[in-house]
Amino acid sequence: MTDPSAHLIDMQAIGFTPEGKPVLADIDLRSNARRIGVVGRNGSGKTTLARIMAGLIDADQGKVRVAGVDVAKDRKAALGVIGILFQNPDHQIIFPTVEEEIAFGLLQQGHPKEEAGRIVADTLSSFGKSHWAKAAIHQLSQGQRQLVCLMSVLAMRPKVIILDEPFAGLDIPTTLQLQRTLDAIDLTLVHITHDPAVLAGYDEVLWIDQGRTEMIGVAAQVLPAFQDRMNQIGAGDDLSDLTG
Ligand SMILES: Nc1ncnc2c1ncn2[C@@H]1O[C@H](COP(=O)(O)OP(=O)(O)OP(=O)(O)O)[C@@H](O)[C@H]1O
Repeated sequence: MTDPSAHLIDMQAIGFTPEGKPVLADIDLRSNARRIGVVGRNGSGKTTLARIMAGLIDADQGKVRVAGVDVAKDRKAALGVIGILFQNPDHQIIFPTVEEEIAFGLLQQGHPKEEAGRIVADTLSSFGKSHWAKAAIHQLSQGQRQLVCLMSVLAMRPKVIILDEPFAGLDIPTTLQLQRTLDAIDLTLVHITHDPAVLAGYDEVLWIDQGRTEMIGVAAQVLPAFQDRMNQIGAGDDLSDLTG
């Protein structure tokens, strides 16, 4: 990115309408903030937006660039600029051992095997987890598997990491440990969640509702507004509704 006015994350007028059903409409997210949150209720379109941002799905309308890369079109360059950590590590992991799993993305990026092996060893060592290299993934806890996914993403040296509800299903101590690890990461994080509490200390927040922008701005304004609305809805009974 040589243009000083460019945004690291540059999503403009994003629309996604599979089978004619509008899932996302007219979403803008242009930001150089280091800690970005995306909040919304279940089914509001957060995961779809995350997948579009990572280039895993091509939007039907709009433009997506991350660090200047058209992430849906240039998949190899995309691996070097943006990584995604999914809610369930078992949807991400495909190899039987930790070192094979971390090496996979590096090989996809074009690193020769020996170099990939060195980066895997360095990554594990930087987390104090060198002893995990040969560990069988199926013997790890869910929190440990989530950390393997995070190490796999970080090994690829992206500029942005998307976290899609990474604490779902984790107990409190594991969440706190993973949260601490994430807080220490010196990269841009885009954290997708329905829980405003996990975005304490974040810079900027996009609130989406039924696929549209409800509010975007500094976290200190958007999060209380989101919490108030959720409390209002919670006082009612839209759980009864069968539509949507
Ligand atoms: N390819 C698709 N075809 C049809 N519908 C889709 C498609 N992708 C997403 N949707 C629908 O769009 C809506 C938003 O889904 P999405 O998973 O993005 O929401 P979310 O905010 O992440 O929800 P949750 O918090 O429950 O995970 C859902 O109703 C989903 O079924």
